[in-house]
Amino acid sequence: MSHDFPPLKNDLLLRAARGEQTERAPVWVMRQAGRYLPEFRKLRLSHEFFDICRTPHLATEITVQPIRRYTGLVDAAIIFSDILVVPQAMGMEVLMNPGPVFTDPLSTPADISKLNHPVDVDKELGYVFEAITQTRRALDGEVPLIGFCGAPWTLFAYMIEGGSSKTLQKAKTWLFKYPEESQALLMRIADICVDFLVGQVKAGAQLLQVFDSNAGDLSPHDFTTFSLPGLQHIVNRVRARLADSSLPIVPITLFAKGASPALAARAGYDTVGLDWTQDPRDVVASGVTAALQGNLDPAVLYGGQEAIEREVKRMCSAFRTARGGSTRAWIANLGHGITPGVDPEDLRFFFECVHKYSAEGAAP
Ligand SMILES: Cc1c2[nH]c(c1CCC(=O)O)Cc1[nH]c(c(CCC(=O)O)c1C)Cc1[nH]c(c(CCC(=O)O)c1C)Cc1[nH]c(c(C)c1CCC(=O)O)C2
Repeated sequence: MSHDFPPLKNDLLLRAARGEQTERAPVWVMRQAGRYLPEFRKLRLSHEFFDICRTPHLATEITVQPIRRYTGLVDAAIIFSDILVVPQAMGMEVLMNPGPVFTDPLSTPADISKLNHPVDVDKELGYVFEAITQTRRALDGEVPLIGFCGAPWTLFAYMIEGGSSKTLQKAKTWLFKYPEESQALLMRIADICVDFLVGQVKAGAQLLQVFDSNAGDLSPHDFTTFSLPGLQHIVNRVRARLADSSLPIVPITLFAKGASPALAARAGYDTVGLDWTQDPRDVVASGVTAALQGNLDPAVLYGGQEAIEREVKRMCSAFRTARGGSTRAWIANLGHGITPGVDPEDLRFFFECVHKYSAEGAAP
C-alpha cells in the first residue's frame, strides 16, 4: 500500500471483530461524532452538514473530537460522513434541513434513467477517501478508523421516499409492484457500495460497517428476497477485491436494525450488530457464530448514572453468559445511534462502566 500510517496502538476492536478473546470489550458508539457534543454543535453553526462531509479537514476534525474528549476510553473512530453520499454520487440532490430531504426522489422505474451510470466513485466520493487518509494521520494510531456505507435496501428506500419515513409505503410499493426493476436498482447500488468500501480501505479504513437501518421494515421473506442478496454481494465482492489488490482483508460489520440476527448472519459478515430488542443469549443460541456488536438502548443514557451502571452491568453479563463465561468476540456499543440530548459526561460514564464490567475476571 502507498500509505505509511503511524502504527496502531489499540487493536481491541479488530481482535474482537475477528472473534478473539480480549482483556475487556472494545467500545465505541454509533453517531459518536454528533450533536450531543458541544464542540460539534459549535463547528456546525458555521458549516452546512454536507459541506463538512465534503471538506476533508473538517470531517477529520469532527471524527477526532470524541477521541480527544474520551482518550483511553473509546476504542474506535468512525469517519464523519453520511450514508446518503452514495445517492448524491448517483446524481441525486440531498439536503439536510434538519433531516435528509431529496429534492427529486425516484417515483417510478422510468426515473432510474436520470441516475448517473456508471458512477465514477473515485471522482464523486474521493473527498471521503481524502478525509479517511487525513484522519488516519490525525489519529496517530490511537484507535482504528471505521469506514462505512448504507445498505442497498436502506439507500433505495431513501431514494424513493425522499427522506425518512415511518411506513416506507412508497419504497415498499416498488418492491411489490416493480420487483424486477427494484432488484436491478438494488444491485446497482450494491456495486457502487463495493467500489466505495474498497476505496475506503485503500484510503486507510481498518474496519467497515454496512448500515441497513431500514431492515426491520421488511418481513423475513422480503428481507431475504430484496436486502440479503445485495448485502451478500457487498461482503463477497469487497473481500475478493481487497485480496486481488493486496489490500488488508479488514473485518466487516453488518448492522441490520430490526432484522432477525439469525437472518442477518446469513449475509456472512464478520460481526453482526444488534439493536436493543435482541438478547445476545438468544442470538448465540439461535446458532449465530459471528462476532456481535451492541446493544444498550440509547435511551439508557438519559436515565442517570445509577441506571447506566445497572444496565451496562446487565448487558455485560448477558454477553458473557451468551458465550459461556467470556466476553470473546463482542464489541460493546449502543443498539442504535446516540441521540442529541445526551450529556457527554454520561457517555463518559458509560465507557467507564463498559471497561469495568466487561473486563476479564469482572464479577459475572
Ligand atoms: C439512516 C442513516 C443516515 N445516516 C446514517 C444512517 C445509518 C445509521 C442510523 O440508522 O442512524 C449514518 C451516519 N450518519 C452520520 C454518521 C457519522 C459517523 C458517526 O459518528 O456515527 C453515520 C455513520 C452523521 C450524521 N448524520 C446526520 C447527523 C446530524 C445532522 C446535523 O448535524 O444536523 C449526523 C451527525 C443526519 C442524518 N443522516 C441520516 C438521517 C436520517 C439524519 C437525520 C436524523 C438524525 O440526525 O439522526 C441518514
